[in-house]
Amino acid sequence: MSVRVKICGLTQVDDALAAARLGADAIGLVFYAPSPRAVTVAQARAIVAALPPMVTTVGLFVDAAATEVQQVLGQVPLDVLQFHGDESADYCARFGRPWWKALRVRPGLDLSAAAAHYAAAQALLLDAYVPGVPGGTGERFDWSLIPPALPLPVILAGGLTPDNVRTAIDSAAPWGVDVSGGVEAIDDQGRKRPGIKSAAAMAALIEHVRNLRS
Ligand SMILES: O=C(O)c1ccccc1NCC(=O)[C@H](O)[C@H](O)COP(=O)(O)O
Repeated sequence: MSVRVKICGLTQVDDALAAARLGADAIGLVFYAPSPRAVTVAQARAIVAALPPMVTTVGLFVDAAATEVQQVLGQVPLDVLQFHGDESADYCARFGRPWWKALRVRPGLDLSAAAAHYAAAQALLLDAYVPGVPGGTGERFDWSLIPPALPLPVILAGGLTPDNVRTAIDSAAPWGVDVSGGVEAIDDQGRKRPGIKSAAAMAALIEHVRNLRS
């Protein structure tokens, strides 16, 4: 099994280069102004321009106006769009890019029905449900809520860390994992620094996943 790794919520060129060198398959850039990990178009352009080949660039949006997404796409060469709000399947498909639909998982959500609804997605990104917070919560969800045979590849997100990623993969058998807060740097007071990554944490997480690869 070869589980892919996406490091999300990058804001710094150096962190993106470190993620790529450490073996990340994809990086995520948050185009959602209220997020503490939001990037400007200028930051995003600098990050994408600095990346080596074969690292997928993913742009995240939350119920953005289509014109906003198009403006970003006109300036930043993103490979994939990731939609974290209540976007319809038609909306997600209108940009001519592969897209992933993020779903915030909680009891009662019919993931099989959601997969059918978003059948044109390249993947479903399954994240934790926290009321009022569209993503980047650092919270896990109950992985046993994922049905065993969804028709779309699953990217597992939500509260993943170097310490729990192997258990998560064993439990959910995802196509890939998406990690943000679990690899963030910590300041002198022991607080996370949103948008700033720890190279050591990224290395540990990727190493744990790579050790599962054969
Ligand atoms: O990261 C954010 O601040 C964010 C804000 C709004 C929508 C999505 C956001 N992040 C999306 C991601 O793909 C995160 O990697 C995912 O939610 C997991 O985050 P974490 O639990 O911190 O690993």
